[in-house]
Amino acid sequence: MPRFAANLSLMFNEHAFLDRFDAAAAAGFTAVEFLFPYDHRPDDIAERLRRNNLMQALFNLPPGDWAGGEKGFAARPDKFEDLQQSLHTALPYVLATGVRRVHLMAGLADRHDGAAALAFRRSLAVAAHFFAPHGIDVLIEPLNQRDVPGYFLDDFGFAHDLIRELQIPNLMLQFDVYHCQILHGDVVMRLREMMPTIGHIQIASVPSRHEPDGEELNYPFLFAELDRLGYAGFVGAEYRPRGATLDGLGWFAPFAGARM
Ligand SMILES: O=C(O)[C@@H](O)C(=O)CO
Ligand SMILES: [Mg+2]
Repeated sequence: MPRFAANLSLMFNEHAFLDRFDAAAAAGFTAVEFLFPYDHRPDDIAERLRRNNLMQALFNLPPGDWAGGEKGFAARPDKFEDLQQSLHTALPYVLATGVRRVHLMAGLADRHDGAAALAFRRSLAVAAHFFAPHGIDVLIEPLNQRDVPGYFLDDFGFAHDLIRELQIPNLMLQFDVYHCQILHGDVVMRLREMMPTIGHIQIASVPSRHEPDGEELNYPFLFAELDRLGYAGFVGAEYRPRGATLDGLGWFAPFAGARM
């Protein structure tokens, strides 16, 4: 049975951010993820996790000026100092929450530009090296160009091949099923092929990015496939609820409250 994590950046937006931890636990989730914790103190987040007996599955390293459109720095040769600083900014949150994996965003750049490609490789090595002593995996996630135009990392095959080529033990793939279906389709065959490099999975309906309960993808089949493949990581529910978050949790009912 997959281990689901509620994504608190998208779900439970009826509540203030810190109160979303309580709401997710009350709804039966045993783990959470979110994009960015940096507007809050690490101790305050750790306290919500502890109080609710929740595991922190994942969060993203600082992306730069998110409101201004920035999407990380890893493939930006001009932003290497920001990238280095972002690792230090994230570390107290990593330690306080006990998270075992962080998402390193690539940024807006052309994947076929030599300088960007070189910067990306260097950033992956630097970030992985920085977090290795803490037992933390660094994840890279391909994003589709409809949602994030101009994003450097927009190809699952490229990401998977790069991870295998670099052979950095704590560098893994963040496999967001929503992005994969939009970019390439053939999701199950890609899961089977890429499973050895996958460190985290995320889900949503396609094309709406609402609850994972219909539209293009057959999620009950996909969840069973993850079990068949022996996937033991988390599955982040990274979707925008159609209405009230609790009203859309029908897909989660068979799994609520299961502690593994
Ligand atoms: O899929 C997404 O959008 C997220 O997982 C993310 O980290 C970047 O926005
Ligand atoms: Mg995602």
